[in-house]
Amino acid sequence: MELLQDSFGRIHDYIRISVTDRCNLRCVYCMPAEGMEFAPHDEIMSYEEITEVLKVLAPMGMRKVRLTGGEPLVRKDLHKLVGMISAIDGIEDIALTTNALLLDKQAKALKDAGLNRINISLDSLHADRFSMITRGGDVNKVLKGIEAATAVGLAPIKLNVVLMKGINDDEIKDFIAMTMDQPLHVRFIEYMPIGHASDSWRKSYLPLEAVTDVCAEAGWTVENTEGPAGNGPSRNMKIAGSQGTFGLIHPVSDHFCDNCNRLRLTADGHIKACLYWSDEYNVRRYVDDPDAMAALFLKALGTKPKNHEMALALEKKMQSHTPTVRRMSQIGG
Ligand SMILES: Nc1nc2c(ncn2[C@@H]2O[C@H](COP(=O)(O)OP(=O)(O)OP(=O)(O)O)[C@@H](O)[C@H]2O)c(=O)[nH]1
Ligand SMILES: C[S@@+](CC[C@H](N)C(=O)[O-])C[C@H]1O[C@@H](n2cnc3c(N)ncnc32)[C@H](O)[C@@H]1O
Ligand code: SF4
Ligand code: SF4
Repeated sequence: MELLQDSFGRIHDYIRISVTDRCNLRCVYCMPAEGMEFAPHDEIMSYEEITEVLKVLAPMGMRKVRLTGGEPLVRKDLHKLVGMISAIDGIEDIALTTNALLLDKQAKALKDAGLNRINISLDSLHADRFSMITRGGDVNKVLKGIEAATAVGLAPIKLNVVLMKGINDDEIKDFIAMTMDQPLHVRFIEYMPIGHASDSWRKSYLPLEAVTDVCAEAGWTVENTEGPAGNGPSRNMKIAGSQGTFGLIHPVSDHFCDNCNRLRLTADGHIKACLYWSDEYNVRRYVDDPDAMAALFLKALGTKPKNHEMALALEKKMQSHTPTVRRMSQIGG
């Protein structure tokens, strides 16, 4: 069976699957306040279809699956999908990216079904600010979700913090302080110009040097470290003697594309070979034809760009509201 390799020789063993485009939040950097036109249910991949796709990909070298969204935990019985994926030969790692609002009640079922890792988005520790950024979210529910996931053995948890100038940059120190006595891995993420009018993005964009500046001001000794398992795009550091680590994810200002090993599948069944590329291929047509599906994945990989230098061109498309450019909630990050 042919390996999932692109035209630059990069082997792809990791797929990010969006299980829904719906979400129970409306984060300012991700969705418009009024929500979006969500795909009708019959356009969304069923758990059986997702499983069929992975059965085709596993013999081609797919090893890691990350479930994302929209908010994956709003999809009914997500633990059942986790169980179905964990039964596929060759899949070694199943992870979830979530806002954790509904995690408290689902953590145990997910862990029991075979979930290995969890990444949680949390942009502020202050209740009023969290509510403002997410347009109505309750930070206490997220904190409960983190506790529940830790209690069932899903630690170490990665926390994703999108840094926004003048909005949450004064909390960098508090987030890093959390890593000192908890096995948490905080990753500060650069705000990405995706699915956005570029003006609002530019106003809030903050280069991640802000994080190293805060450490220097605090007089902390920072060490480079390997970081936790599944250490994807982040550069990792820790304060000497601390339990956790923190990392920087620079999708905009850095290129971690040289070692890219990721494919994406949208909730409505489109392969996206790159987060920052608008080409898409519909796999649903081939759910009953494994050879055609395998060929489609190889075709998508054949057109994968070397990196996202096209980001600027894409931004121009966004200014003219080209409908093929999806929002983060539709791609899954
Ligand atoms: N440009 C770019 N950004 C990515 C890529 N993968 C993840 N990101 C961004 O990195 C941030 C964190 O993503 P997560 O969903 O937590 O996953 P991750 O850190 O890549 O996953 P693991 O390495 O498996 O833990 C999100 O804002 C993603 O959009 C990628 O391939 N390219
Ligand atoms: C689209 S969300 C989907 C999963 C889940 N709803 C959550 O928020 O974790 C996946 C990741 O994308 C990140 N994200 C969304 N829009 C972003 C943007 N414009 N810039 C940087 N990261 C973004 C979120 O912070 C989150 O960590
Ligand atoms: S970042 Fe996640 S939680 Fe926030 S609106 Fe987007 S999909 Fe929903
Ligand atoms: S921008 Fe595209 S090529 Fe670069 S790491 Fe992300 S998905 Fe891979």
